[in-house]
Amino acid sequence: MKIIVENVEKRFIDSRKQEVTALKNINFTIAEQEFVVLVGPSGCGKSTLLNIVGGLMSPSSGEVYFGGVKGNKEPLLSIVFQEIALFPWRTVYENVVFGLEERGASKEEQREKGRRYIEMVGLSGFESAYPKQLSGGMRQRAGIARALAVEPDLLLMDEPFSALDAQTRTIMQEELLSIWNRTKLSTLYVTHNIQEAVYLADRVIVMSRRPGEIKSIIPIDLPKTGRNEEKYRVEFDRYADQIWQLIRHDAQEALKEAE
Ligand SMILES: Nc1ncnc2c1ncn2[C@@H]1O[C@H](COP(=O)(O)OP(=O)(O)OP(=O)(O)O)[C@@H](O)[C@H]1O
Repeated sequence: MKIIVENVEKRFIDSRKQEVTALKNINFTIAEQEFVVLVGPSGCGKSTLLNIVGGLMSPSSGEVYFGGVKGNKEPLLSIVFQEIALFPWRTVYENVVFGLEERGASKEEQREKGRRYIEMVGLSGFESAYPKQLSGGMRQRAGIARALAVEPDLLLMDEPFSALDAQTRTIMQEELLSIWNRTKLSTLYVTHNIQEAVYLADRVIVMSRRPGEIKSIIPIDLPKTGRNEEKYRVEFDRYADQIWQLIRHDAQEALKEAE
């Protein structure tokens, strides 16, 4: 589904009762079957923007249009967070079909889609396991299967792999791409990690901080599979460097503030 974000602005009142503009002049689209990554330094408003697109928060002004028109049908959205909240008392299968159950899908549809998406994320054989019996990577897989199982119009992912160790994270990125190649869902993905952005995105939206504005939108003109192969190394690094140059100053400022 096509998504249009138009003139979105978000203001908060901080603890000192001061108004803070977290987002300003945010305009972009996500095309049908497009993977868009939001990248920027800490505090630039990435999560706020994802929450607004996901309907968890309303903008102070501006609009988000689904299907390209205002008031189009209620979109079906799935969100995957850094810490996936699986229900501890439900098995992997029961977690994955949760959204389908909520939507009143028949048992047969639940079985069919549950099996399909559990297989897609590589968890076949773990259907009856409980979350506490799984590794962090496996829990994320189960959460992704749950998000996919309802076959949403838009998939929103907020740093889904940042709590994982580096190796698991690399594997999950590869698997996410292979899943995406099969589902081709419009996706909005938030990360701090520039390499991850270049690896996954059709387009990278680079944000600046205070107020969070769009600095640049960079189409990644590399094939969607095998981007990490040696033959693309130079171009890959060129994109990563271009993005780093755009956020470098803001990232240093964010670091100073955190100290
Ligand atoms: N509920 C809130 N009340 C007040 N200020 C808020 C609130 N939520 C976010 N902010 C402020 O808005 C700005 C953007 O926050 P947000 O969490 O969206 O940034 P981010 O880019 O996702 O950060 P990070 O990468 O560190 O997660 C920050 O300055 C933050 O302090």
